[in-house]
This record gives sequence, structure tokens and C-alpha cells, in this order.
Amino acid sequence: MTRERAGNSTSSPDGHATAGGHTGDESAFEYEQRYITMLYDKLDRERAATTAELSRTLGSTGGTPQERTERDVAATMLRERHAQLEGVEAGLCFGRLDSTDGTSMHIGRIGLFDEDDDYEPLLIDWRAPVARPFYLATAASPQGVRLRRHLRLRLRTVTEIDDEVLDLDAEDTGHDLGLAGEAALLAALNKQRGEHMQDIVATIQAEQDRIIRAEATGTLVVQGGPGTGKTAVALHRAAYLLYEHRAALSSRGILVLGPNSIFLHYIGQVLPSLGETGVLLATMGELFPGIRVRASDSRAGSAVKGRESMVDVLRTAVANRQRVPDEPVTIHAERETLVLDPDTCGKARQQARDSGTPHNLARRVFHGVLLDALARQAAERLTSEVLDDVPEAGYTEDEDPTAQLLDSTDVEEIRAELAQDGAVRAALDELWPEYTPQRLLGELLTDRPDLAAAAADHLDDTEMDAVLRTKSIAWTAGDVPLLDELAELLGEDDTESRERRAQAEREELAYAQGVLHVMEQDDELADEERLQVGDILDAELLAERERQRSEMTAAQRAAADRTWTFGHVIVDEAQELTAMDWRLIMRRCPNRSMTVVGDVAQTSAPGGASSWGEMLSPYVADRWRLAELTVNYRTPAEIMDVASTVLAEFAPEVRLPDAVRETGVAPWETEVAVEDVARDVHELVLAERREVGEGTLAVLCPRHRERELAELIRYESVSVLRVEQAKGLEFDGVIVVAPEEIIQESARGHNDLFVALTRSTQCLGIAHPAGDHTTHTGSLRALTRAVRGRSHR
Ligand SMILES: Nc1ncnc2c1ncn2[C@@H]1O[C@H](COP(=O)(O)OP(=O)(O)OP(=O)(O)O)[C@@H](O)[C@H]1O
Repeated sequence: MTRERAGNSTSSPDGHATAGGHTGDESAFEYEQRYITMLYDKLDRERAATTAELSRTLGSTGGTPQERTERDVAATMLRERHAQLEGVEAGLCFGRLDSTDGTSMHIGRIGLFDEDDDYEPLLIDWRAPVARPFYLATAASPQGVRLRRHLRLRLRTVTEIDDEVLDLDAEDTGHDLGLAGEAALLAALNKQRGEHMQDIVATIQAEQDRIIRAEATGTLVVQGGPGTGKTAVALHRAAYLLYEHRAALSSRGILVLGPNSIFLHYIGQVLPSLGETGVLLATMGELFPGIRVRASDSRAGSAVKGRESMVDVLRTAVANRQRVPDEPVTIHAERETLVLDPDTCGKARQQARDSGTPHNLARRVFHGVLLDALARQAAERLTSEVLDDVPEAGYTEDEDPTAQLLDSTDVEEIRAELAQDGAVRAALDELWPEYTPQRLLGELLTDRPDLAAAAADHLDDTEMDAVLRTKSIAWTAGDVPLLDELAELLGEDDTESRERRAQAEREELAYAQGVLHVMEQDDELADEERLQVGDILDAELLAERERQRSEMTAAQRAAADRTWTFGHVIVDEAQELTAMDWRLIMRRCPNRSMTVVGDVAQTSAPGGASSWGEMLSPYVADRWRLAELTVNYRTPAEIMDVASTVLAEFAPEVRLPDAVRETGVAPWETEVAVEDVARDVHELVLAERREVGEGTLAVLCPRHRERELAELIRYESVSVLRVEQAKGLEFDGVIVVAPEEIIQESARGHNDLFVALTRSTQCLGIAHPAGDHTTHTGSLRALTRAVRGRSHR
């Protein structure tokens, strides 16, 4: 394979003789610039046409209800198209493939076609099958490709061209990792990082491409060490699946789950830059509409809440709210006093439970059985009162007055009256109340006896202490799967609200028809006017709900609906999820079309995974596929050497991915004054900022040091984070503060330290509070040895 490179800022256009399409006098640069300019002109025209169409659509009024709904659907699609065309501005076209048969194509973020030339493709969408050799072709297996060209642009100007001639006879200067487009790849990897993750569409590698384009059906696990591109691959897979299965997936949508909101912010631009806006990005804490997570659990608390046995605790808590009184309950109803005895209540409860419906629906059965009993009681009492008033000798034995006194309709009436009686309702509610998940969980987590009654078989005192709190609505991310579980156990009795809605619609319809009828009789009213009024009334009634639906994308609708099921779910940092989290996710994805992305060596959550099989087998048995990523694109070899020394101490069996590049910059370590760690780390930050220039820098520290450090270190490009917040992120420089404390902080502290060490793209420093590293764990001694072996500051 031979490589040629040209940059118009540093060297003259190469005038590549074989680059198809350009004329003899024209250099490759001139040709590509001309082509790129043509593509951007085309993009501009498409944008203008979409904007015009959208304002035409939004501006038109009236029409039949169906037309109005269609118009709203069209407007939603045009808005999406508009967002897509805006999103692909940067690096619209990034490559070109020349085939051995003499044909050539340009590859970019979206497809563009020439309508005036029988829809000839001008730009091929990277996801199209014909574009695939761009990522897969190698000199050994060229797949009909003669030349692969990477184009780099600044705004709309071509700044660099990298050519690879896929020629077996040529000298192979490539890396033994089998990289495609190596020069372009290294240029991308060496770039300074910013606030947002960049897409990798121009330099996707073959092992990544295979995952991105893997079958949509079934569950695919993508396991890979740090920096192997798992997140990048997962996001590109979302874009690919939407392209490949647009019709099926755009209605049900794709959910991408990430570990926290910092991470979602970080990855938030990748899909728009690929022209896709309809994907719902969320954290676990956001998956219960109406709840905002405002608090966090202790490690012990989240471990307890994440256990599967919480399902039994919740079940018992619900059952404990279905009460049978110890003593008869006296009800002072409006007309009489009635009594509910424990035996009747017990039978009613059994009947309700036997109905097999969730609590709030079974409540109807329970209340119904008791209302029947109360109605009978009232009827019997009424009958005996009447009989008491009838003179003894007033009838013969054949004329039993009770037989005619109350028939079933009368008893029904009594029942209906009792059902409306405040005292009766209160008594029934007391025994079997209606519950929302929020109310029940709020009670349970703030009331020790209540929790003890539900959890006695599952939690000891310390575990209960770990989840109890004082404020019922201080929701944490760990509460969300519990709320979701409760929503299933409780169900929602929407019979009345459905009836009310149906009644309101019937009334509105009757009103509208009445008005139309009056208008029809009014000869003075112009036909046109009558039509308009009729349209409005009808439209309001018939199309309102449909319209609301059509104005929302699948992602927006999904975000507002707890029971929404997605067409595909992508779970990033999946090793962090607990058994309870997985139950919720599986409810959102009944077809199990999922991509599960993570690294079990990086697990830090106390309830997180140590094996994929263990986590997934309850849902898919062994029907999941594993794909592995083996190359580390983020962390330079110098830093990986240090991280692998630490890893070898606690997980010697794990093989680390090969680092794709070296930077020549050795990691460093230093001591900081134990009495003033923040001040000294601040000094280190100032020095390190000079190293990374405008790049990003992170100070990663144990939990208890975060506040003090964050108060002192306040620079726009510097983040002070706990390790768990840095999951999935990367920075040009990283300073790890007090590694020993990070190790000691939790049962999975080693994993945390490993995560912290692998966040950097350029340089790494370690700050030990003085004396801290002399006494401690093997991991820390190994870390110190490894760093010292390289350099010392
Ligand atoms: N093919 C590629 N071309 C260019 N950059 C890439 C490629 N693959 C990965 N990268 C870059 O490598 C870095 C690491 O990628 P990513 O964050 O997706 O890795 P990860 O496996 O999720 O890491 P971790 O598990 O450590 O959080 C990112 O900057 C990403 O853009």
C-alpha cells in the first residue's frame, strides 16, 4: 500500500496523476475544491428549498381535518430534514473511492443527487453499501478499490488530501494494527479535544465498521477496553440503523442510554453531525416521565436499590397496602350505619388478588365485592325495618312481603348510592387505597416500620439505613427503576378518566353538529363561511389528538411516555447498570433488539456487572452475540503502560487493547502537601495548562476532595470531577489526585483508578498527598513504579 499526502497550507497540490475526474492541467487539489464547492452549492440549494417548503406548509391554513394532519406530519418531516441539512455542514464530504474499473465516487455524511441528471449520485451517504469498501478495503483485500482518498476541509475549503493506493506490490508503511486511512486517522486522534465528542465517520476502522453495520435483530454486546471507540461506534450504529431501517425505526425510535448528563452533553453533537436528530439520548434517571432526579444515593444505598430482591420488597410493600381489618369496621354512611367484618374483607381481598390484575385495577374488584356486601346489608336492614312496621297478622304465610319489597334493581340502586357515599368510599379506600408509584415509594423510603414490614426477609438494619431518607421526593437515579417496577405492580386505573374523555368528546361533537345544523338553516350565511366554521369545529374535535401526535417526533413522544417501547436500544457504559436497571430497560425493549456497549474491567457501580452473561441471561438466555474492539484510539502508549501495570495488579487476566499511537510525553507524578492538597493541585493545573494550550484538562479526584478542588480551580477548559463523573469522557490532559484514596473509596476502587488513568489523550500526571503512596496497595506501588520508571517531576 502506498500513501501520498498533500496539504495546501504546507505543500503544493500533488497533481495526483491517477485521480479520476480532473483535467490534465488541474491538480488534485483544484479538482477536489471544485467538486466540494459544487457539493456545498447543492447543499445550500436543498436547504433553501426545504426552508421554502416548510414556510409554505406552516403558512397554509384550513383544509379538512385529514389534510391538516397530513400538513403537520409534512411539517415535522421538513423540520427534521432542515435539521439534517444544517447538521452536516462541517466535513460534508470526507472521502473518495476510485475503483479499478475507472469509476469514482465521493463519500460524505449524507447522500446528494443531481435531479437534472437522472438523479446521478453526487455524494454517497457513508452508510450506503457501496461506500463500505471505503472502510474495509486493504491492500491485501482491495475489494475493487484502487485509490482511497481522505479529504480534510476547513469550513468549505479543502486543506489536506491523503491518498492510499491499494497496491500489494507497493511497500507497506502501515501499522501492524491493520489501520485504514492511517494518516487521516492519526491526524484526527492527535487533534485537541473540546467540549463535545467528534464523530469518526471519516476514519471508521474495519473492526468498528463490522459492529456498526451488524444485524439489527437480537442483542449485540460490544466489549472493548478504554478508548477503543465503543461510544463512537454505538452512536454511528444508531445512525446506520436509522438509515437502514428508517421506516421501522423512525416510528418507534432509538434510545441511547448513557451514564450521566455530563456524558450526554459530551456526546450530544455526534448524531446531529451525522444528520440524525430523532434519537432519544437519556440517562436511567430520566426514564420515568414526571420525575426529576435531584439527589444521589450513597454507594451502599445504590447497591441495595439495584438488587433484584427489591422486586420482592416492592411486591410486599404493595400487598401490605391491601388491608384486612382486625376488628369489624363501622361505617357511618349518610342514611345508615353499616359494618364491614374482617371475614368479608378477607374474602374480597382474595378475590381481588385472584383477579391477577395490578393493585389499582384489582382495587375495583375489592371495592366492588365490598359494595355488594354493604348493599346487601343495607337492603336486609331496610327489609327488616319495613317488616317490623307491618302488623303481625297482616299477611298469610303465602304472602311473604319481603319477596316483593326489594328487587335486584332496588339493590343496585342502593349499591350505587353507597358507592357515592363519602364515608363508604373513605372506609374502602382505607383498606385498599389507590396508589401512584411516587406516593408508595416516597412512603416506603421515609418510614422505617413500613420498610421493615416489606423488607424484613431481604434487608438487614444497615441496608435499610442505607436507603432510608427524610424527604420522600428527593428522587435519585436508583429510585427510577423502583418507580418503574411499582408502576407495573400498581397499574393505572384510567377507567374514569377514559369515560370522562369519551363523554366530553360526545358532548363537543353534539354541540358542533347542533351549530352546523343551525347554520345550514341560515340562508344568509355564505357557503364558504359555513364551510370554514364547520371545518374548525370538526377539526377541533376529530383531529386534535392526531395532530398533537403528528407534531412530535418518536423521540419526543417516547420521552413523555413511560410505557413506550423502542425499536432499538443502545446502552453505553452498560457495565454500570444494576439488575433493577436492566429490568426497566428490558421493558422498554421487548423485541430485545439492543446494542450493549461497555467494559467489565471498568465497572465501578456497586451493583454493576462483572460478566455480561450473568447480566443478560435472565432476559435473552445465551442468545446474545459478542463483538470485541481491540485497538485503543484515545490513550497514548506511554499512558497505557502505566494503566496496564495497575490493571495487572487487580485483573491480570484482562488483556488491554493496543494503543494506536505514541506521543513521546511521559506521565509524571509528584507529592502535594497533605495539609493543602487543593492549593498544590492548583499549581499543577496552572503548569499543565501551559502544556495542553487550548486543550481540555481534567482533575480527577476522590469524592471527598471534589468540592474543595472545584472551589479553587475554576477555568473554562478545566473540569474537576469525581471519577464516576468522568466515565466515558476524555481530555487532553489529566491529573489524578490521591490515587490511593480513589482505590480505598469503594470496593471497586481499582477499577475507578484504572478509568481515571485512561481518560487522557496526551498527558497524565499523578498527585499524591505527601507520604500517601509509601504504605499502600499493590496497585498503587505498581503505579508509582511505572510512572517513576518513565519520568519524575
Ligand atoms: N475510527 C476512529 N477514528 C477516529 N477517532 C476514533 C476512532 N475510533 C475511536 N476514536 C476516538 O477515540 C476516542 C475514544 O473513543 P470512545 O470514547 O468511543 O471510546 P470508548 O471505548 O467508549 O472509551 P471508554 O470506555 O474508555 O470510555 C474518541 O476520541 C474517539 O473519537
